[in-house]
Amino acid sequence: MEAVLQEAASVTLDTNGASAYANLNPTEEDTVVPLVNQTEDAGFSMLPSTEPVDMQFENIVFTATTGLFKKEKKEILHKINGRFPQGQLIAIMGPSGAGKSTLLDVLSGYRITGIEGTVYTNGTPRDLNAFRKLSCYITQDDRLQPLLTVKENMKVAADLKLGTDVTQKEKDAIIGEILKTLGLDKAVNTRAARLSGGQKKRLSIALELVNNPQVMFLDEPTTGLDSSSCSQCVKLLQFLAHQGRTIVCTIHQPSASLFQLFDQVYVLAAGKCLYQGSTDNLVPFLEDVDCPCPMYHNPADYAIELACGEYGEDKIDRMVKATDNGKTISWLKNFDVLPTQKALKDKYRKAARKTDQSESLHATSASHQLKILLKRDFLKSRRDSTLTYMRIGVNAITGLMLGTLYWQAGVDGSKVIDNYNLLFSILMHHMMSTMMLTILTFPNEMSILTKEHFNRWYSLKMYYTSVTLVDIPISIFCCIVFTVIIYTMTAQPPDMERFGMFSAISILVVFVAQSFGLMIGAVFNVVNGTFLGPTLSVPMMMFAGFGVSLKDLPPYLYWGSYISYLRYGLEGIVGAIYGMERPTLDCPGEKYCHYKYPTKFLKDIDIKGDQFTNDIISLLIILFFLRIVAYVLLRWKLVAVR
Ligand SMILES: Nc1ncnc2c1ncn2[C@@H]1O[C@H](COP(=O)(O)OP(=O)(O)OP(=O)(O)O)[C@@H](O)[C@H]1O
Repeated sequence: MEAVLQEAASVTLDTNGASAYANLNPTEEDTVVPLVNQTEDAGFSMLPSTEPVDMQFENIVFTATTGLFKKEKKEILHKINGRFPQGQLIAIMGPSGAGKSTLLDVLSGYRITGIEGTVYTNGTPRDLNAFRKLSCYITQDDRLQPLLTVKENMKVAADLKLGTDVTQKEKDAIIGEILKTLGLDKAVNTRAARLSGGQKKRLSIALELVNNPQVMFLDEPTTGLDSSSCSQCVKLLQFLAHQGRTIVCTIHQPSASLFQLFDQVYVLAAGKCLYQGSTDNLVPFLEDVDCPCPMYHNPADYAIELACGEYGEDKIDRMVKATDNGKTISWLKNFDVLPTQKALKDKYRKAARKTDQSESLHATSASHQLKILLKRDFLKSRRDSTLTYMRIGVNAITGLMLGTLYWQAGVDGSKVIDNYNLLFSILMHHMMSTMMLTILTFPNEMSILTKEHFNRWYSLKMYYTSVTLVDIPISIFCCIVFTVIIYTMTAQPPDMERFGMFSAISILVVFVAQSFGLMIGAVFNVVNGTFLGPTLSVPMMMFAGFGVSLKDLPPYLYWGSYISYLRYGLEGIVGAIYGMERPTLDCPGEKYCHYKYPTKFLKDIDIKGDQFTNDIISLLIILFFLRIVAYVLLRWKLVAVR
């Protein structure tokens, strides 16, 4: 085992982190010990990080801007400083609202606005893009694909985060190695949704470990875990840190034993640094500032109590002064003194040059990302069979209900108005069922997208293309099922051309409504989206020419009819049924047949029956426009949350 580790230490890490694992070929003697059985000298064959990153930050101020119209500024971090040495597990501790998550967001590069001050990596100002290639961020909530198994989740991560030059065999070796090390090898075939809290957390870490990041940020990794899972999780982080990584996590109130597992601790109170140093030095520091920790008291608890102001605000001021708001590094332990500035600069330049060589933030090409994302999305929709069957079922049942209600109305001259109502109802069905489905499901995807996109799994363009493409087959299938049922039951003209036109308009309305839902779902949460979607659809209905015919619209409102996709849908679908010189209609059992001539009906509702091509073009333009707007909004949202 020792030999393997020695060999490992000599392996140079490539930009994808692949080679660090590439030589892995564990023999029986090298058998890795699962996390649960870890001991000091238990041999982990996972290889150490080889390009350690020392972090330092100076005079960090973070100002949040709140309020939509009247902008208010609130300073959350007040000129704090600190030093996070490589190869150490660092806890950011403090009471609720102290600014722990904010500091983590700033240091990880997740927050990019409202920040002043400088973050250094290995002594030189951080280049955010280069830094993002070396680091990862693991959120407090485990944003995993619930329908995919542990192995499938890992395979997607490996396919996206390791370069295409890494072979499948090497990827499998890396995955196997990480899962074994993290004690997940017994759960490889378990879906992420069915994992325990601790396993989910370990899977979140495993996914990001695939490309061997040098710096890891974890927001409250122990939240929601029982004490044994907590200590397993922190021991794992300690092990990973001692391989040379810089691991920073926020933590609420650790028990004494958990606290001891951290190498360094950074205590915050109301955006100021109270202490920065090793866990062992906390008690001597408290004595030094004349706030001695009572005997048998957990120093972590006592530090939090002090930070909460339970023993007086003067003590907080004293501690901030003693640490010079994080500038003092004399309480840190076991960290290397930074090499000289020149050496650092050379090293940094070299690293930057290496990073510059690969222009993209992502490890794989756009087409490869799309291939993997499509594979994942198809697998997800296959697994989510309830939703797929529900979609087909809803279309079939609604088709049967409307078909029964408007039985044979399409061929009957005395039921032309009924049939017109039916055509509008069909458009309503397509609009509401697709739009609401997207509004309800997309916000859930947003949280996973935010995490994976920030951790550079793929570009937003490829994600969006995959989301767009993957739904096409099922949407068309559902629409065709509905159309066949309704068309035959209501006896619309038995003419393939008319059926084709009817179906084409229906499918386009489905896709436009889906884009409309995507636009709303990208920006708003489920509650706001559910309110906004139908509300914004009302003007679309108003301007469709149903109820109030277009010729009766006041001139100053006529513009509305140009932007209402339902107007083009209605015009196209009515044209398909009553246009193209449809022969006269019979009114069985009636003496007087008002709409014997379809042209008379078209004239009465002010719809020309020959606008099909225009309607298709207009719907296509609206479709592309909404898709682009939805993409722009999604991009904006990803930046705005930061
Ligand atoms: N974008 C923002 N706009 C307004 N206030 C903000 C924003 N971000 C953070 N805050 C405020 O800054 C303070 C610190 O927030 P932060 O989430 O960093 O605290 P925390 O120490 O992580 O708390 P907890 O342990 O409860 O998660 C809080 O009072 C929070 O309300």
